[in-house]
Amino acid sequence: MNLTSNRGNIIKGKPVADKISESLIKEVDELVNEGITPKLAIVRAGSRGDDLAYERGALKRCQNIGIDTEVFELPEDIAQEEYIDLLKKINNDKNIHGVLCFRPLPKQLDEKVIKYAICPEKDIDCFNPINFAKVVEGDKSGFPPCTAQAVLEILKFYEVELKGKKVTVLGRSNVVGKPAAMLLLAEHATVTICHSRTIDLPKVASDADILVAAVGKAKMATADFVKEGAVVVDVGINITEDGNLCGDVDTDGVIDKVSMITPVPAGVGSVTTSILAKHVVKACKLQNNR
Ligand SMILES: Nc1nc(=O)c2c([nH]1)NC[C@@H]1CN(c3ccc(C(=O)N[C@@H](CCC(=O)O)C(=O)O)cc3)C=[N+]21
Repeated sequence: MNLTSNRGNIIKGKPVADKISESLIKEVDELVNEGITPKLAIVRAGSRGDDLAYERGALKRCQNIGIDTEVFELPEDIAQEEYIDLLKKINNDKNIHGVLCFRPLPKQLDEKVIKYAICPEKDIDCFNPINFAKVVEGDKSGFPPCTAQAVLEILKFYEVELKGKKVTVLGRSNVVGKPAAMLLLAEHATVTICHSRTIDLPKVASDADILVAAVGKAKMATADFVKEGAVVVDVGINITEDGNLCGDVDTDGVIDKVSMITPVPAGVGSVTTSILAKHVVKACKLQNNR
């Protein structure tokens, strides 16, 4: 019997984000010297806790890199025409290179209509179906959702082999689960996507070498979801009753089983904001023929 405790490594987002930021600072510096300052617009209707957490992180990251930002704060009950008018204004503003619309949208707004109103060139978080299609096709000229891309950047940074490995993604949202599965597939992983209707979720999840949790249910992935030695990426950003952040994985419950696990906070979220910044710079360069 092995009596030595075998706690998994907590793999943080910061070194991954720092590496991305470092090269972006240089790129932005060069653009600014040519008289171009990349700019991000954030569109927020209402004040959901997870939106505000993202906004805080994004503004800090952009400021640190030298990217301009503007937050368009709208009432939660904003009319659809007004929301679309704002997107049109942003589309036509030459000084804005990227736009992030927080999702989910308030219920009176029809995502099926609004997603077309944002021009694909400024759609840095993959809202427009053009960019979503590019993710599925493996066309790198678009913008995958920042959070889905962050999952891959973390795995790459910590040298987790994906080729041929069994990866289970918990969650099938358009902003994380589904696109993350496509990006993992492009890296030659064998991908299973699970959701609320999956029969015997713990069994399917615990078959995976790498588990990506993106359901938005606090601590729902318990020890029975995890194979011995698995790598776990916790994408969940849940706001607890006392206002703190907590992931989709019961970290304390699985830590003795996993080989590596990302924490919440200080895990995927911090990488997401650096990918967001990277996408703004990419969009800015494309719009200025650089
Ligand atoms: N279109 C869209 N795309 C999203 O990706 C999206 C969204 N809408 N709506 C809201 C959720 C939430 N989300 C977060 C991302 C980073 C942090 C983040 O930077 N977190 C820091 C802490 C930030 C703080 O608390 O100050 C961390 O985990 O260390 C948080 C939350 C992305 N989401």
